[in-house]
Amino acid sequence: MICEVVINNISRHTDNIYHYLAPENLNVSVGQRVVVPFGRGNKPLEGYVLGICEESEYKNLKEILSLADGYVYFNEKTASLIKFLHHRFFSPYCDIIKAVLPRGVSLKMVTVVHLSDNGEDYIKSKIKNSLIKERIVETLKENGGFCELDELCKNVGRKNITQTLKSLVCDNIVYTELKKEEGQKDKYIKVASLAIEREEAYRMCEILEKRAKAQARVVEVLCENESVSLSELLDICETSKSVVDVLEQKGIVTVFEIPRPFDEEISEIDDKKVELTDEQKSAVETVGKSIDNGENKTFLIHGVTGSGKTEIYLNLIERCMNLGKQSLFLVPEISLTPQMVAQVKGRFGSRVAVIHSMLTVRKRYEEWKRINEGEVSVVVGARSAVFSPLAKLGLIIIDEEHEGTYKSESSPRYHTTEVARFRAKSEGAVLILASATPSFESYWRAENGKYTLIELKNRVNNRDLPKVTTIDMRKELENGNFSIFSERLKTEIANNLKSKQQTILFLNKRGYSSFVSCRKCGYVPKCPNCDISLTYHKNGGFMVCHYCDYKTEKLDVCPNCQSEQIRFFGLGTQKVTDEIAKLFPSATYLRMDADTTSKRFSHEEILNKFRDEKTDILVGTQMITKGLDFENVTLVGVIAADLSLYQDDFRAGEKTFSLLTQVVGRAGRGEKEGRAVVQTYYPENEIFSYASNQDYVSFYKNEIALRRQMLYPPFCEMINFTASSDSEKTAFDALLNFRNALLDEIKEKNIKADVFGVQSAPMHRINNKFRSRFIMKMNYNREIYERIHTLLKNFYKDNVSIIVDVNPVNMY
Ligand SMILES: Nc1ncnc2c1ncn2[C@@H]1O[C@H](COP(=O)(O)OP(=O)(O)OP(=O)(O)O)[C@@H](O)[C@H]1O
Ligand SMILES: [Zn+2]
Ligand SMILES: [Zn+2]
Repeated sequence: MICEVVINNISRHTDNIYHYLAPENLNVSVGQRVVVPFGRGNKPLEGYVLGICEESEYKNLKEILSLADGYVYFNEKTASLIKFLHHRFFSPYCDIIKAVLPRGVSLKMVTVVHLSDNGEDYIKSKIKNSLIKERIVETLKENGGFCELDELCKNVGRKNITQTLKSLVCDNIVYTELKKEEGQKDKYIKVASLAIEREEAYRMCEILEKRAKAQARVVEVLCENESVSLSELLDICETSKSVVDVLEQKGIVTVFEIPRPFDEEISEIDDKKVELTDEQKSAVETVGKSIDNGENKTFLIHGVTGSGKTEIYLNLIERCMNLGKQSLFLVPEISLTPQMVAQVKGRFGSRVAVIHSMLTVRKRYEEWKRINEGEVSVVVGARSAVFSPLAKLGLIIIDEEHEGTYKSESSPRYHTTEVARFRAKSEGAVLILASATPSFESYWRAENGKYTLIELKNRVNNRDLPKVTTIDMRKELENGNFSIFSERLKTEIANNLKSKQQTILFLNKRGYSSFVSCRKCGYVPKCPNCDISLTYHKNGGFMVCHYCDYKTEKLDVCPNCQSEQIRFFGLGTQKVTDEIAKLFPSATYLRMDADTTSKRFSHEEILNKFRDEKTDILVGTQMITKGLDFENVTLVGVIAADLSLYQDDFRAGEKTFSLLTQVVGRAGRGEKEGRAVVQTYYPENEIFSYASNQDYVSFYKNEIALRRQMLYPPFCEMINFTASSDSEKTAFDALLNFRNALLDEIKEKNIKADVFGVQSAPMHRINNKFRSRFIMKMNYNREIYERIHTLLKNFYKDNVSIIVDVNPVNMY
């Protein structure tokens, strides 16, 4: 029997499927962890069995040494999922396996060698024939009968004793055992804090803002906080650890470990069963039928905010349960949706497993085992939960499917929806994608009959959607109002305070970056080729397009209105609460943003406080746009709606529309009518009229025409190739060669593709590594994909690494 084995080792060199023979006496199956002799030195390495085959094109196959343990970590369907992920997202096998298996499993394994009962006989025997064998056995005896392999090697003075050990094992003199190294990892968490005075840090922020946005963001968050857990910090700042490393090297930030607190349970709320509305009933029936029949179908539920989507999910999960099937319920982020989780737990109790990032490694492992062994019926979790080993999967739900968090930004760089589609297909499950503002990719598929569209046009109990007023902030300025609140918003807040209703103020911070805009007329310079906002580079004094590398002089005067008020725009939640305190001294308010939610479960605490209805105003960033359901909230104010419109990203419009719709949708969910005030410097942008009518479909139709014309997804796929190296030239040249090789293949195969030029990446230098990148637009093509795989292996050099990102959400 021949086994396909992948090595659990992070290197493009070993990122292959290797063939090994399974010895007769070993009961090897797919999903098991094995130890194999590797390379010329036959170094024992750990790997996983991905498949079994009858024949191999290779000769002289080596034999698997042993099973690491008897456990079957995944089944054949998961094995094919792993192969798919490797091919589709260019991720190394070991990264994929890390994502598929819980973190606890991949703790390093150590081999322990034990002296067996026959060992004593060997020592006494006169037929000692090998000096090494003798030394091995003596060392073991001196050590009390066992020794770790590394230690043993040291003691006998040899680098590699595998062959000798093998013969000793065969003679039954010693036996080996793999043991998990007791990692410190799961007992401690890393936290970051400022290493300098806060005043100084604020100053640093301003300097960094110009050149190192990501660093600036990290410092900003730390300014308002004593300490933040590293993982959360990276999450909030949407950045990578290397950014924090740089700050640490510069002496601005320190990172240290603290004991990890115990696993806390997310609370549950009492289950209230409700009578379904007609729209809900019909949705449950339509999807339910497919579940009953075990059809592999994908539904896109496009339901306005407050249409009661959660109740539909709960009903369908229950339907699955009654059929003995399991469900997977994915949400953008567990900590931001405590209400949703509490509801699922309230209804299904101990049959639910909740996977979230705050679980300790050990707890995660336990939950994973509970799932793997078929003890739960529903798994609720964020992105990574899509890999949960449910053997009888009947339903996958992706709530708020438009959210960017469903795309993994680190290796493996998968998109959750694609993984879910693959699983649903191979396991015969129904897939539900749902949102009030579906991603254009999904809606387009629905339009083209690939997904079945289900529309929920009404709010529960036929409540109205909020009435939206768009305010032109340029006029406010002209009329002498320099406050960040328009007169209208001030009045509305005052009204709400009087009538004891609650208000949510939303500050759009996502695009808080380096786009240039005219404060007088709202003009934003764009790339003539790509229709993308240009990014300002302070040091060169020019503006650049991050897609095609179009460059132009920086602006001093607005070409539209000749004003000189061309500038960046930045605003913090702190400023908003200061303004509230000034204008409405008696109002109570809460702030929910990166700064106030760095503690575990502080999201939940803040939301609970707000829910108690003792607080008048909740001020927050993107965190408050999702899924919140408070019946006494009747007013939503959007402070600066423009900010995300001008990201250097072709999805900027789509993202802004969805943010606005979602946040406006927080108002008027109870008995009382809701209203929203949206402030902008550029109300002429069509997006505001679509958003104020909450007219998703018209907005979609308009944008999709543009996408078709400019050739953006869903009309092509975008692939981002980034090379990084200590030397700028090395990275650049390597990528140039890579691109040329790729171009040759594209020409030869006569494939339609747009391959842009190599340029320096938007985040040009991370942790002293220089980054170059190029973008390709192309539809999926197996041959080209395989070519890219080969190129990646050929181009693998120690001083350059090339990363491929398929359909990235952020184009760093
Ligand atoms: N059939 C029903 N009868 C009465 N109330 C309901 C019904 N279905 C849902 N609700 C309530 O309506 C409110 C809105 O539901 P839910 O939060 O599921 O909306 P949603 O569609 O997920 O909205 P959003 O997209 O804004 O998150 C909740 O408070 C829920 O308890
Ligand atoms: Zn202007
Ligand atoms: Zn361009």
